[in-house]
Amino acid sequence: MRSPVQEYLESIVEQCGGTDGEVASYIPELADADPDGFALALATIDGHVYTVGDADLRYSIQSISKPFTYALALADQGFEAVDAKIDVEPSGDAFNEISLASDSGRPRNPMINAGAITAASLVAGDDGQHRFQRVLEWYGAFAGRELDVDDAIYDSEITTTHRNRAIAHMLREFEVLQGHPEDALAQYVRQCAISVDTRDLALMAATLANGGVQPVTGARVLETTSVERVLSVMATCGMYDSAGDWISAVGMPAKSGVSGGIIAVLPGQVGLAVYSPRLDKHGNSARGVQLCERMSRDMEMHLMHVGRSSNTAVRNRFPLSQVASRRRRPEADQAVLDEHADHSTVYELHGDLLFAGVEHVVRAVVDDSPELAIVDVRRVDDVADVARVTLRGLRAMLREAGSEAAIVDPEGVLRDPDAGSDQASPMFDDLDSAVRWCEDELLRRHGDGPTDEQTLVDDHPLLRDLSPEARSVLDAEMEQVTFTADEVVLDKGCDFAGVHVIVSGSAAATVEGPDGTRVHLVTMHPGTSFGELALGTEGIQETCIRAVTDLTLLRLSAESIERITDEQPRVALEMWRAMARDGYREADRTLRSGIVST
Ligand SMILES: NC(=O)CC[C@H](N)C(=O)O
Repeated sequence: MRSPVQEYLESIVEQCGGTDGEVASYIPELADADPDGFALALATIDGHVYTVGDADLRYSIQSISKPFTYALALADQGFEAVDAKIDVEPSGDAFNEISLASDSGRPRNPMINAGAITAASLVAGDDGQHRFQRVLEWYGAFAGRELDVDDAIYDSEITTTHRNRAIAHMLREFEVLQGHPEDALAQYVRQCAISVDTRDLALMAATLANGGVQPVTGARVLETTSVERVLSVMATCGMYDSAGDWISAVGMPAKSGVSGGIIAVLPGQVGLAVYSPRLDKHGNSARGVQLCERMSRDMEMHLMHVGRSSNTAVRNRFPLSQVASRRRRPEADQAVLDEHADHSTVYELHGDLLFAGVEHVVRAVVDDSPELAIVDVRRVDDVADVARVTLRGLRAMLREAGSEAAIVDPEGVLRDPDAGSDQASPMFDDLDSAVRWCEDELLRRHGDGPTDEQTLVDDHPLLRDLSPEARSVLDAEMEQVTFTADEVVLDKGCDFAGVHVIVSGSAAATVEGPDGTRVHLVTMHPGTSFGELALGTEGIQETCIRAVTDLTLLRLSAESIERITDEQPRVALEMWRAMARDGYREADRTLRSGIVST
C-alpha cells in the first residue's frame, strides 16, 4: 500500500518546481552540476526515510559540514575553549564575509566561513591527516555509513579559494588561529568536499532531531547539550543573511550549502534534506527554500507553532469522598470517612507534563490545600525533568503543611531512581490502593486508626449477616488456603470456583491487554472477596486473580455451595441473601459516588 506521506511529498515536489536561480560556479567543479538535479528526503527519528527524486545522487556537502565540525570541536575542546574562539552572534553577513567582530576580535559565529575555518582548526588530532580522518568518521556516524571525499571538488576549490585563503590569513594575523593558516584552510576545504547524498543528509539532520542519537544505528553521536547549542546556532545563523526570513517563514534550525543542499531539523520529530543546485542571491537553494516553506506551512513544522495547549494537564479533580474504595469499612470507620474525606482531593493528570502543565497542577493543589492528595499519573505520557523536580518540591511542601500526596504511578514515570524504595511519597499501582491508603491515614488522623484485618474479615457479610446456625454450617465448609506471591489463584476462563474472602495479604485482578500485556484492574485486601462475579457471567471467570504478596484465603468452594443448596436450603437462602445484600450495598455506594474506581 502506498503511504499518504509519500503521496503528499510527491505532490508538493510537483507543485514547487521553480527554475529560478543559478548554479554556483565560483568553485569551477560545481558549475558542472545538472541544474535540474533534485532530491527530497525526510527521515523520522525512528529511522524511516521517505525520498522523492534522486536521493542517491552524490554531491559535496559544502557548508552543511559547518554545524557538524562545530559539534566535533565542542566535543573535543569543551564549550569554554570553543566559545573563546568563536562567537554565537548572528552576523547578517554573507557566508564568505571577510570580517571579525570589532568588540571581541572573534569570528561572529561558526556558520560563516571565518567561524567554520576556526572550528576546523579546533578538531583534535596528531596531524592534518589524523584530524581529517576524525572529521570523516564523525560525519559518517551521523549519516550511518562510511563517507569519502570528492578529490576533484577539493582540488578545484583549494586552487581557487582566494577569499577563504584571505580569511584564514586574517584569522592567523589576529591570533584566532594558532597553527599555519594553510593547514586550517585545507582542513576546511576538504571537509566541504565530503561526498553525501540527500538520504545521508536527512539522517544527519534526524540525528540532531533525535537529541544526538543516530536513528538507524542507535549510536549516541552527540551529547544533548551540544545538540542544543548546534541547533541554536543553526536557527540564528544557518541561513546567513536570510536567517531572519528563514526562521519566520520555515521556523526550523537549518543549514544550506552552495552545492544546492539544505538540511532542516524539527527537534523530536524529523530531519529534512533537499537538493536542488540553483541558488538564490543568498547562496541558498532556491527550490529548496521554496519546498521547506511549503512543508513547514502544510505540516505545521514551524517551531513556534503552538500545538496542543500544555495547561490542560489536570484532566479531572474530585474529592476523595467521591471515590468508591473497594475496601469494606465497618460503620464506625465509614462515619469518620464521611466526615473527613471531602477535604482530600484526587488529581488525574494526562498528556505530556512539561513546565506549563506542571505549573497548572501545582496551582490547583496550592489553591485546594487538600488534607491529603492523590496524584494519578497513569495517563501521563512524557515527563520533563522540570516537572519531576517541581512535583517532588510540591510533595515536600505538602508534607511541611501536614499534608501528604499519594502517587498512582504503575509505570514509574515519577519514580526517582536514585531514591530506591525510599520515594518522596507513597507510590501505588492503582487508584484503589491509593484511596485505601488515604482512608487509613484519615482514620489514623481522625479516629482510632483503621480496623484490624481480623475484624474486617469477620465483618464480611458472608460471615457477619448469618444466623448462628448458618454460620456454623459455613464455618465447617470453608477451608483456609494459601498462595505464595505471584501465584495465580483464579485463571481467566476457569469455571466458577466459589467465593474467596481474603484473610491476609493482597491479590490483584488483571485482564489481558493488547499484545498480551497484563492490564491491572484492582488490588484487593483483607475483608474483600472475589470469585462471586463469575456467577454473573455464566459461571466463567473473566479476570485473572493473582497473589501480590503471600496470601491467605477463606474459600467456600463451588461444590460446598452446591452441597449446602441441596442439603440445607434455608442456610443457602440466608447465604445468597447476604451476598446479594452486599452486592446491592456496593452498587449503591458506587452510584452515590458517581465514580467507579478501578
Ligand atoms: N556556502 C557554502 O557552501 C560555502 C562552502 C564553500 N566551500 C566555501 O567556503 O566557499
